[in-house]
Amino acid sequence: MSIPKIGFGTYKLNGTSGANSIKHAIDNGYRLIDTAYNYENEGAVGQGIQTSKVDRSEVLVTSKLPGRYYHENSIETIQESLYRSQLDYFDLYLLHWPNPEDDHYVEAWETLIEAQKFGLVRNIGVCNFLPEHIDRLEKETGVLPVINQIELHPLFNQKEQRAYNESKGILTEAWSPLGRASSVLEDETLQQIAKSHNKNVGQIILRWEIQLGVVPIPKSSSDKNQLANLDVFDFMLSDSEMMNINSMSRPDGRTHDQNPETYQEF
Ligand SMILES: NC(=O)C1=CN([C@@H]2O[C@H](COP(=O)(O)OP(=O)(O)OC[C@H]3O[C@@H](n4cnc5c(N)ncnc54)[C@H](OP(=O)(O)O)[C@@H]3O)[C@@H](O)[C@H]2O)C=CC1
Ligand SMILES: O=C(O)C(=O)[C@@H](O)[C@H](O)C(=O)CO
Repeated sequence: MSIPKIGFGTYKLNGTSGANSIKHAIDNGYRLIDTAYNYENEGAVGQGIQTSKVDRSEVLVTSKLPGRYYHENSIETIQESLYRSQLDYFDLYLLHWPNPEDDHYVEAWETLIEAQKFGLVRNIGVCNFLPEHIDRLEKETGVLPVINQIELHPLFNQKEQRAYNESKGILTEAWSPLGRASSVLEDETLQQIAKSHNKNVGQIILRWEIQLGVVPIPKSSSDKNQLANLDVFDFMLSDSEMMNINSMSRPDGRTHDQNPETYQEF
């Protein structure tokens, strides 16, 4: 699968205003759109694509299977996602969380393998999977995900998980790549780097992620931020700037308390 270097997150973009933001994102240049069954906005994504100036075939659309459908009629869940989004297929469909306590993610993965055979989805992957979860998928089904979408930003840079993904040929996507616009945007080191490149802190963070070999999927409701977040391909961070940003990560740096070792989301 060939994939853009940056995508567009849609969590919290719902209804007519959400559909308008998604339409603008596509017209502004985004070609990778990230949604999920649980965001309840697959309809807004479909509407955004239909009203944009871009043909559906030029846009990669990702959605995700929620934990509550890991063991029954999941194919129908994917079909419902497609009906809502008015699409014939998803380019990428992911398991949203491993939900290890529930322990149904291998069955759910088998369903995604089926859905791919039926042509409902072109590529399949996971989110928030730790090495032990992916090892089990490989062992029990022989099929590896193409993507692992994980929380990743300067305060939580996922060095080990990135290395594991790479060792398996799995692309890492970064969710909440701007740390959900938290205090990270006020960080002094990042502000200094931003000033020296005549960019804003958001652009520095996205550029850092791209140079790490990760695909960030920032969400923005505004044209201004959507355009700024795409304007990250005319400069490079130096090795020492990369190292400075790498050193900001800390074990408790997650935006919310969502450790996939124990976190359950249905
Ligand atoms: N698989 C998973 O488990 C998860 C997946 N995701 C996916 O990742 C996507 C992105 O993550 P998300 O949690 O939305 O958070 P982000 O890190 O993308 O941050 C979004 C926030 O940043 C603001 N923002 C955007 N651009 C800029 C900028 N250049 N400067 C300053 N502020 C900016 C936005 O405001 P404004 O809208 O006003 O521009 C919004 O408040 C989600 O939308 C979703 O698609 C997210 C969480 C979990
Ligand atoms: O947004 C997503 O994809 C999620 O998985 C949610 O858990 C989100 O991270 C959240 O914060 C819900 O409270």
